[in-house]
Amino acid sequence: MQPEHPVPEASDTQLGQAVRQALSRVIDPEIRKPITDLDMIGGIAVDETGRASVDLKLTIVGCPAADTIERDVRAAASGVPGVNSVDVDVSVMSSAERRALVEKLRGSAAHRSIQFGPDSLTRVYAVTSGKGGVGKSTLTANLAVALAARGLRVGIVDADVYGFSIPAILGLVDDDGLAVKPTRVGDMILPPVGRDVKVISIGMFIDSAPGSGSSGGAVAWRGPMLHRTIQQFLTDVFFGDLDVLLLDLPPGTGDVAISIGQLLPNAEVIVVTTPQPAAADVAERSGIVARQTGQRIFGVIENMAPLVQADGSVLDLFGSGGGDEVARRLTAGQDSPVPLLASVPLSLALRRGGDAGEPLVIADPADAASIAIQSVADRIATRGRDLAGRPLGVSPR
Ligand SMILES: Nc1ncnc2c1ncn2[C@@H]1O[C@H](COP(=O)(O)OP(=O)(O)OP(=O)(O)O)[C@@H](O)[C@H]1O
Repeated sequence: MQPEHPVPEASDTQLGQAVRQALSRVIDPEIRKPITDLDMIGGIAVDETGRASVDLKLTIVGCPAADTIERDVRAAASGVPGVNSVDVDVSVMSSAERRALVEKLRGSAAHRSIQFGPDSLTRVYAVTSGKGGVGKSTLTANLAVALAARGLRVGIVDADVYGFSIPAILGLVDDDGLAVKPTRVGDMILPPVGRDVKVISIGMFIDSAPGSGSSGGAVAWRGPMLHRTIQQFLTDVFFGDLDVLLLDLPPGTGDVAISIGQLLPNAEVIVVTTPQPAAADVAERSGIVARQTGQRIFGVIENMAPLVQADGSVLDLFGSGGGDEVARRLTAGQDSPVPLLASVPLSLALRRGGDAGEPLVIADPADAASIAIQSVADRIATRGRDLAGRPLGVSPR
């Protein structure tokens, strides 16, 4: 169908170019790049009365960001001096245009490789624990949000088949508690964005919420299937350029550590433990297995540490000292010490924030648990983004 106001090329008019320039500041909320770079703007024309006509091509039918993009296009075009009104002609890319876009962003399917491999400047942290329920997902999500609040581009791969709780903690769930579904553009998957963090989760591909009483098939997951899923996440999900990628891994040792060692050899490991000695034992084992698969241990976070209450008394639910102990044991025989990055106290607010989809580090940055998590974020944020200190992968002659 012909648009009501046929739209010539932008180069036809100076004002049209000014509109295009303004539209280059409109960011696709899912792909997070200027829509002009994504070839989403076709022709632009401005007639003698100052009426601008913009041809907007959405990536897919039913694009969830359509309203936002159209609104932003109108606002940007209206702000150009000389433009009095804006018509937006919305259409959808042809499959050939969509394929060209996907190839532009991720390369052709035949040549697509793992993102964040050895040549990448993205810092990758695999968050592990020996056992479940120690707060690994809660810490991962809050750490990611704290890093994003520091201006870093952050993504999370939630590969915790047994407790894919990252989407809920970041508010990426519907009324039934189901994780939002990612948008697909051709064979490229766009990670939903929660609290400025790009998230892909196994929970987004399973039709039952964690804790709903239905396993959603999660318990049947075995090593090879998990390996393929992580591989697919790292290949087909379009994260764009990230400063930091956090991986929330299933608790335990073995299969997943081997997968991460193969897929992301430059990943560094953060071991989460609770303070009691029994937890410290299993946490130490998960660190040792990660090291055996060639990964470096960045540090240990102790969670659910003693809480100093308002009246000065100490709530010491899980004892104390486990974090220090794990760090000490993982340091043994190493050239450089494995630090205890933080001791995060028990916090009702941290738990409530997780349940409500409002991460504590933004809901209450002054809470003692927030402060501890933010100290880890500061440490990561100041490391920068380069290859210094990384194994170069050069084989000896
Ligand atoms: N410091 C803390 N104080 C109080 N509650 C916490 C704290 N950290 C985590 N929790 C709560 O403990 C529960 C388990 O946390 P979480 O799901 O993050 O653990 P996990 O190690 O990722 O478990 P799994 O691997 O089984 O998913 C959640 O209800 C969470 O809100």
